[in-house]
Amino acid sequence: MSRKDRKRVNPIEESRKWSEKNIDPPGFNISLFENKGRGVRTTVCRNAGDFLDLCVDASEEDGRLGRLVNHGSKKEINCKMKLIGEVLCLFGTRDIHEGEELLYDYGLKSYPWNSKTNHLPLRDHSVCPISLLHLLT
Ligand SMILES: C[S@@+](CC[C@H](N)C(=O)[O-])C[C@H]1O[C@@H](n2cnc3c(N)ncnc32)[C@H](O)[C@@H]1O
Repeated sequence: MSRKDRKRVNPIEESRKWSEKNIDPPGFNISLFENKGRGVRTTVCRNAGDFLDLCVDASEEDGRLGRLVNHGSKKEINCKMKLIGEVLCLFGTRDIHEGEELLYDYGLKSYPWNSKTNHLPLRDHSVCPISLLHLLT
């Protein structure tokens, strides 16, 4: 479905609806990315401001997709995490193409995977965005 054909829904209402259901909305899949591990792609195009996904607890594997959204920097960023009630939700910050990976800024200044001296395996790059809760707006 093209961007224009989609009925515009209120993103906050949409996020509340899906957090009440406690399941992920449709239209996403998990992909493997080199040096990043798993990540989440949208399978449909999205509008800036759209509610995208829920991330209830990033510290544990809970089967939810929001837990698998990777960090992006600068122009890569296409979504933002916000606290809606007691639930962390992802919203688009720009139009997102079908098949694009969802990426948001975890909010730190440096990351182990960017360090030239870091040779830890992926599983040891334990950056947990939920620890940044106080930074969320
Ligand atoms: C919340 S998890 C995201 C899902 C993770 N890729 C996985 O497969 O479970 C955060 C972890 O993903 C990896 N990660 C996230 N963004 C990354 C990036 N831009 N480059 C490399 N690794 C990244 C790091 O290992 C980080 O500790």
